[in-house]
Amino acid sequence: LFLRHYLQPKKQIHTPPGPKGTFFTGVKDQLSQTPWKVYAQWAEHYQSPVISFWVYNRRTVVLNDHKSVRDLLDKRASLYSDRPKSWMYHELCGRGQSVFNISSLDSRHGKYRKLIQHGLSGRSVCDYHDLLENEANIFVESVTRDPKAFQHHIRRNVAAVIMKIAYGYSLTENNDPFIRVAEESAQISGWALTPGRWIVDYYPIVRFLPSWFPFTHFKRQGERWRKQLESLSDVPHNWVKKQMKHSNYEECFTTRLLRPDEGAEAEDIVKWAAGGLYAGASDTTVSALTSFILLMALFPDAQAEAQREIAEFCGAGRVPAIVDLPHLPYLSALYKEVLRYAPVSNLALPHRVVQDDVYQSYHIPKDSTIIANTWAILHDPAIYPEPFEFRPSRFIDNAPMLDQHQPHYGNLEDTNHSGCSKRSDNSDIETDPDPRAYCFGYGRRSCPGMRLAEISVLLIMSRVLSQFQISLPVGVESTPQVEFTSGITSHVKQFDITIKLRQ
Ligand code: HEM
Repeated sequence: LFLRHYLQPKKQIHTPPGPKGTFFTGVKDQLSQTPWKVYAQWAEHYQSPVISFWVYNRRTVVLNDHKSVRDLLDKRASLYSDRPKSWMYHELCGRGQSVFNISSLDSRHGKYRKLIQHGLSGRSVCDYHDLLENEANIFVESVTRDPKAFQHHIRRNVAAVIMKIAYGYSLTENNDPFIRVAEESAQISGWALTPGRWIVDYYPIVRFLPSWFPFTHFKRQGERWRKQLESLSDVPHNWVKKQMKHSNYEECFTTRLLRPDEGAEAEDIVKWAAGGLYAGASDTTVSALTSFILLMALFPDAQAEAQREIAEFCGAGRVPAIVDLPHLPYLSALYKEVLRYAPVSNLALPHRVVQDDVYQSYHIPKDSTIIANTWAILHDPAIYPEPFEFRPSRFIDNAPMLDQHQPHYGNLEDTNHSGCSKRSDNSDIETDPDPRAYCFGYGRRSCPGMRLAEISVLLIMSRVLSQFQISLPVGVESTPQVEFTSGITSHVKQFDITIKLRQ
């Protein structure tokens, strides 16, 4: 029996196909500035939407189609919702407890999500309507005054909204100290998380070397950043506590949750959760709004159609308000097309699988880093016909929401229409599905700020369309190409545009 067990040929199950790479670095050197395109090409080359390879000593599995992300990241969320460990950032810099990085196996993960989901629920978002509308007025005034600095005005708008929601803090006019603190943290985090930069991320054993040892610069740097990040994240939290002590505070996410009698652990959870709000909202919302403005210069027909709809619904001279948004279906379709055409996060954030798994006869080894290629899904011609055409109308009379991502809008209703067109090949998905089901991530890591993001972005879009005309500068001969920056959040690379008040 023993011999038969070991000698009989076994049915081999392999990891998903993919490039081999070199012994030491794996495929690291083959990843260009646009890895999402490289992954999509590999998927085609190996004729498998699920591919795998090594980056240094890390097994990476990339999911390039809608079915594999649904099957693994959503349906098997209990296995696929962890984050890969960055030894430099999580351990040496002490950020392993942050909302984005905490392990899904840590009981705090569920607690953070519960607090944030409650703080940003449909009902809670209704409480922010006045704030959003006031800030939208300030935004329009700023763009009118200085249209060239539109991106700066977007950043200020997003920061003002989230600082008020998280801490009840009102931004000062320029160079706000809290924003400096938040941006400094984001910058350090970016450096500490740069893939391939820190040897300790790939060979964690080196963390035990003494700090005086050659090539252990990462230890001293990690220690410096840990202290800096710790004191930076304490700044807004301590400010709220001080305001509460003097009974001089505005109700906000932090004040609603802080209970002095509940102890240090409960307070720490509130501090990290509030910190996650700024980190989650800032760059993402800025990216979506910047893409919208740049794309309007490239697609004047879409701009004109949305302006026509707003003028018809709101009448002459009235600017759109939040209550109008559910009545503007073309605007809603335009929002979805911006998110699809220029995804805020081309590769979402990496997940980690916590145990060995088998998918479609492939072995997915425990601890693999799992990357969802959101860009490839949103540009898959099988589900989005002519994916490189910017066509908001594809969402007008098509594609109901996918159930598990059905958002609750407070008093906003989904502006989608009926008339789903099933694909003829009996696939389990209709054409032009709602891109929000992909743009906001997956499983137990999907974005808890989706509703707030949606109302904030739609409101600013509606105001911009009703007040301004966006175009390419006169005399531009060739249409700029839409290119993205690489990084966790993808931004459309800037090109020259003109923003003028409408007559
Ligand atoms: C257009 C705007 C936004 C987009 C496209 C976006 C997208 C995403 C994506 C792709 C993820 C990663 C999901 C994954 O790992 O599978 C994420 C996570 C997250 N987002 Fe957003 N987001 C946006 C706005 C916001 C806002 C406004 C907030 C908060 C106010 C927020 C808070 C978060 C948080 C806290 C996480 C971490 C969730 C976790 O790791 O458990 N996001 N978001």
